[in-house]
Amino acid sequence: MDRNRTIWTGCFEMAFVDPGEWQPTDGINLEDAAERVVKSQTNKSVIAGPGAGKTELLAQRAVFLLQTGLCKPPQRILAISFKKDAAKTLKDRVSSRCPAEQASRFDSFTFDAFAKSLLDRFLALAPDWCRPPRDYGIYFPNRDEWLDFLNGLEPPAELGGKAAAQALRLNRIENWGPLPLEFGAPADMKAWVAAEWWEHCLSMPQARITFSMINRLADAILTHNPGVSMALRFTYSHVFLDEFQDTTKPQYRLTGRAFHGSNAVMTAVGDTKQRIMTWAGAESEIFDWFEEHFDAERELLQMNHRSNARIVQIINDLVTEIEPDAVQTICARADDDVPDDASEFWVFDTDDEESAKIADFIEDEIANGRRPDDFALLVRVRANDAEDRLQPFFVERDIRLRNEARSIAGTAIQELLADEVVNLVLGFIRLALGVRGQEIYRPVQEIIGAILGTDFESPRDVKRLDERNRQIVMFVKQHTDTPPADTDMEALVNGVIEAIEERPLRRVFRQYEDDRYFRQLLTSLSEFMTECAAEADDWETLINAVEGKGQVRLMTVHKSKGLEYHTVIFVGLHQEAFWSYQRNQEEETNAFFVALSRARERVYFTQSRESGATARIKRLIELLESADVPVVEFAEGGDPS
Ligand SMILES: Nc1ncnc2c1ncn2[C@@H]1O[C@H](COP(=O)(O)OP(=O)(O)OP(=O)(O)O)[C@@H](O)[C@H]1O
Repeated sequence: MDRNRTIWTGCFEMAFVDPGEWQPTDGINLEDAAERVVKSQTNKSVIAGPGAGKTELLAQRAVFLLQTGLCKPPQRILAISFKKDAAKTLKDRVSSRCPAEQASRFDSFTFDAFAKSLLDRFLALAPDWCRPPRDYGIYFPNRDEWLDFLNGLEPPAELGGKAAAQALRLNRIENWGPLPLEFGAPADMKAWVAAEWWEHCLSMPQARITFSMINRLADAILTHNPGVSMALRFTYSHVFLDEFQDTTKPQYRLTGRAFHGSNAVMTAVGDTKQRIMTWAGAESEIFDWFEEHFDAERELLQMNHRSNARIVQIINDLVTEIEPDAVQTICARADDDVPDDASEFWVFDTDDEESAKIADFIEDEIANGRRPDDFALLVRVRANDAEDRLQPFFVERDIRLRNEARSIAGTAIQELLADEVVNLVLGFIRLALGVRGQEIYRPVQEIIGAILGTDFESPRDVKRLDERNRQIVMFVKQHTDTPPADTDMEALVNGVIEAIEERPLRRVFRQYEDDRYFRQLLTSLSEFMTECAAEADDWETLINAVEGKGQVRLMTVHKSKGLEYHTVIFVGLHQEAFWSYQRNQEEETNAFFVALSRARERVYFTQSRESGATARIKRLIELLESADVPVVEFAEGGDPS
């Protein structure tokens, strides 16, 4: 049978694959439930354990819909994730498998970026009383700022006075009901404080609002302007919701407002045991709500494609301990070799011994052929403190340790490298260095094509696109002729943006409508490049350093979500790191679960008694014992005893 068929899209003819003939790409085998989801034309919720291929499933589904024309041009697919790098991973996987015309109809946003793009586009339609000015900034208030705000209030006695106001937490205020078109008299203390909070944020010298406020403004715009919802519904025929377990009630409300009752086919995927955002309001009933409201059918995936048999066994043992009736995960790699030391719990007396052992271990592994990027050091909290403690030991051994949370001019390294414009600039530098390959050229083409409005079926348009790319590469080459350390990185970065043309770039990528955010990104990129240039003799070394190639990663468990590494070392398994364990056992156990399930081949846990004991997290230690993870005691000097 002919695998291709033709669809008239109004302006040109396109070849599509017959849905019955479509096969997954890149040697991916889909289990039955996964295949049903990939090809589904009805709403589905997918619950599956770590490494089940949830993200991969969404990427395959996007490719299926685009290649078969079931997402019919000019309609688009909207994918919503929680982290910037998760959104980028999804986008990259689709881009690498589809022609630019198809991939450019796949919009991958974080939830925050989706809400912000709605607000920025339709700001004028937000209710008057809570509408920020166009140049509003993003606010991340800390506890002290919130308490200072509460202290400055004079709440009405009839609503409970100062004591009642001061008992309120910020996230209760932020999650308080939908925003009305007009603000009437506050019915209770929560509403009164909420109104004061809006006033406070909007009347700062430069108005600043939180992402929760942005979410609620976007919700209000959709609620009060049915035309905006209609536009969204015309635009998107399919909607993907990744890491759905971490969705909050307001985020769910926004999703519902945008797509409930529409023809968009919804797919929500997640893992209830990886729910680690309850503190931020993640709803424990979210899958049940979704299935009820969107009439979605639940599918369960059983395989784990990531980890070897030993790690899957630990995952299963843990899950059984937590939930005796839980369905066991099946290891898709059951026939692969498993290292003898696939999992251990290393215990030290001091922090220095712990740090030295970790650095020694990685040094030996690198000497035996492993790459630094195979390793991730995960910590529960405070990656910056862990960096201070570990870095000297890595420097001594000439190994680069990259703290993904380190801020460069206000942007965390991990965020910076997940950004589209940053990757575009780096892509052009690679092209200028003569690096070839679809993985570099394709995203560049897709973005510049979107900026120029390229019709990929038109030879004239494609020629114009190639010419523009050539000009930008020529511009970059003028800089890459000098050694990185002698280059003005700010001039290079700004020059590339100018050559791309800033205005259309920012029109295509709505997240850059916020001028301050855009400028900050460019500053962060040029500062980071300048920093890396100090130790790079040539441009390739520089770009590798910026992208983190040849570096050991250090990050918090939260930032490791969705990622995977050959060897994971969870540093600091003690009660001080899990300080809220006794109050939030479920969430903290889930965080522990997320950490260990990032490992493909080996996972180690370390504890230094100097940093903390384990009495208050005994249950976590017992979970490791029940999974037969050996405890290795290191006496002074680093030798196991
Ligand atoms: N069907 C499949 N066949 C082979 N490999 C797969 C398949 N699905 C996923 N993989 C691989 O398994 C790994 C885990 O996939 P993915 O990240 O999509 O899982 P996930 O369910 O989203 O994981 P988590 O929730 O733990 O972050 C990746 O390396 C991916 O390439």
